[in-house]
Amino acid sequence: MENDNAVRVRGLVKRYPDKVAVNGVDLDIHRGEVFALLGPNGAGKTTTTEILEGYRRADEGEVSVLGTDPAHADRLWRSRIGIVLQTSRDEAESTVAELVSHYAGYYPNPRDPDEVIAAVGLEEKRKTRPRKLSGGQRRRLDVALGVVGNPELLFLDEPTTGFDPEARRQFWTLIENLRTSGTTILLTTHYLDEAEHLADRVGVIDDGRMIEIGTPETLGGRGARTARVSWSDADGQHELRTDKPTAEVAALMARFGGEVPELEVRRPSLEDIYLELIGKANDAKSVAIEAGAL
Ligand SMILES: Nc1ncnc2c1ncn2[C@@H]1O[C@H](COP(=O)(O)OP(=O)(O)OP(=O)(O)O)[C@@H](O)[C@H]1O
Repeated sequence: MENDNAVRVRGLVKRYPDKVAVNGVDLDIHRGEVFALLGPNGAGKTTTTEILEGYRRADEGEVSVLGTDPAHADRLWRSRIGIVLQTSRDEAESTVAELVSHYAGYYPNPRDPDEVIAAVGLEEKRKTRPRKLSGGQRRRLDVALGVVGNPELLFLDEPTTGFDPEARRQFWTLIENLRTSGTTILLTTHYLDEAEHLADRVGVIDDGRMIEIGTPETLGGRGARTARVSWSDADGQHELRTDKPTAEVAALMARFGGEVPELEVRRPSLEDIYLELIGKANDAKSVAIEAGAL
């Protein structure tokens, strides 16, 4: 049955011969949200995503994507999802415009190919063959092919790997526009700033387990963390932790009579929190192994 969740997963388990890749994952992705799946290499992100896409079978658990179990999905269901893979497709002899139009033809309700090409910033490359595109331009083409079918749910696997900073910003705008148009997006990324910028919620997965799910602002109690105020003077660098950084800055300004040398106010970044969560999970694992529990 369809409900407010584009994705609903309970107790998902996937075993490979020598590895439990996904070990009891629960996950809800609401319609219209951008959800980022974070985790170290080998954590189980791709395996989870591929099960949601219908490319792998779960060993245990319940999986519902757009109201259907992907293991038994049909063509119509497939036309409602879009996938942007890590490895690009290679249709060497078609141009960008031909490829995007060709893909549009597979779907019952596609977007206008010209609008899609413009949206990914490839207008000048319409007549170019994919092998002559740069790495970043190739990724844009991958995104164009993933969205031309007008998907309700878009899977983006490490979409900006290899992008220069400007291309990454442009890509973020593209994703924001898709979100505004109502597309639900599942993003996997190793870039924490990307998750912070784009995601409504993030899930941190490690060793096949979902450690925590939250908004980028509150994950790991981030919102409640104290700020660090640092500055320098003739004695060197100083840093203090405080719940009232504004008052500290005002006091420093008064002390220095204006400009405070090398003043910086920092709250823990999403990356700080992420590394802490992964570190804690690894510590817990070591304790369990020592105790003979694993
Ligand atoms: N086809 C397979 N056969 C056997 N083991 C596999 C297979 N695919 C993945 N694995 C293992 O399952 C675990 C999870 O892999 P997965 O690709 O899901 O991780 P990931 O989080 O996507 O990693 P990355 O960030 O490196 O892409 C890893 O230990 C991996 O070696």
